[in-house]
Amino acid sequence: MGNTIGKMFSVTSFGSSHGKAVGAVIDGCPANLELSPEDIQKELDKRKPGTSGVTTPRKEEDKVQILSGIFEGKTDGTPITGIVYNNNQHSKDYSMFKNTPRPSHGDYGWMSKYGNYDYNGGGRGSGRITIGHVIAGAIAKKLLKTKNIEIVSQVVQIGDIMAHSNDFDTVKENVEKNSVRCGDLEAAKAMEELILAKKQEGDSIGGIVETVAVGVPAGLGEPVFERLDGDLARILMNINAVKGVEIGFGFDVATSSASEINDEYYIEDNEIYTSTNSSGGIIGGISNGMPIISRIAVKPTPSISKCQKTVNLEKMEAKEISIQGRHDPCICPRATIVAQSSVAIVLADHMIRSGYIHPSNLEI
Ligand SMILES: Cc1cc2nc3c(=O)[nH]c(=O)nc-3n(C[C@H](O)[C@H](O)[C@H](O)COP(=O)(O)O)c2cc1C
Repeated sequence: MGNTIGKMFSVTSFGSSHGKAVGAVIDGCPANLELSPEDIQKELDKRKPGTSGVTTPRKEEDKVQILSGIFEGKTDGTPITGIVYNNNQHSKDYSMFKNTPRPSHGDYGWMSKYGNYDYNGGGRGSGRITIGHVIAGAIAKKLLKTKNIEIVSQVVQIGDIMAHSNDFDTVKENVEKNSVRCGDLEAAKAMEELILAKKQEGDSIGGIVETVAVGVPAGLGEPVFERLDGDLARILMNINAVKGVEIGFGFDVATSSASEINDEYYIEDNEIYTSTNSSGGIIGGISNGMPIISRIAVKPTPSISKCQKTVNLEKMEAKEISIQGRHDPCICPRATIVAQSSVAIVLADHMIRSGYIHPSNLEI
């Protein structure tokens, strides 16, 4: 239960960190979308571990195989299964978590609820399960591109260091040029230094990832319970380690007056526009044609080597742990592609639901 999202473009995630494989089954992608494993691989490469000092040293190739849903290089309207086999498991690093839950990781909750919990690598609570999001997101993004919708995500804050670049094309170019995946190259350097300093201390650090989607038509979203902002918040909040979601001005609305942030209308060439975008492209739960802007607050990686207090559940006694093994000193850089994929999944679903994309055949 709880592993499927989306109504017409639906994604079912499967697998665990140290099991055989992870991946996703994507149902509802219309036929005739050109799709190759390379389309998905280039997205997965942005998420894969071991690529720089700011990510976990776990070395995984994360090579995707497509098991179904493609015929002669195009989708055929049947479920698409993307799978990545796990190769670099170090299960010995995790045996102690069987009885000793890591502070602020999922171990204790999973153990208490299910009893039978694959604690190796955090099992299904591992960041590795977001490979399924990225596989589905790569397909969603290709589908959206046929309607000229593009999405970019960047790290906009690590600790108290903030990025100051929000031009879509600049951000798109710059995120590929630094390991933090920040659109502001100067801020990226300071962010990288801060992450490496935290890693050196045996600690980790949190941050904020922003996602902007451009070219989204007006009219996506179905109030009351399937508002576009509601669906975005749901998928983004379901990403591990996310503790907050904002759309547009987000929590800053609390300190604003309406006269400062209302998006005023104007007419140009007989079309209606707003002069600002405090609403992040969604008003009344429905897209208004402006860029869709969302942000997620990502907590510091819970597994750290600094000494922390926990308990031994078997002996029912206090214990101290220093977590070894391979962990991201900051989750944000790799979460950028997960956030982007999640936004793409919701937009693809709503584009089909609103009739902008034919549900069974892209050529109609
Ligand atoms: C891309 C990604 C990578 C992650 N890497 C790690 C990691 O290396 N070590 C760790 O302890 N948690 C990592 N996490 C976070 C845990 O999966 C998450 O904090 C844990 O399941 C507890 O869930 P919660 O933080 O949502 O409450 C990662 C999460 C994501 C999305």
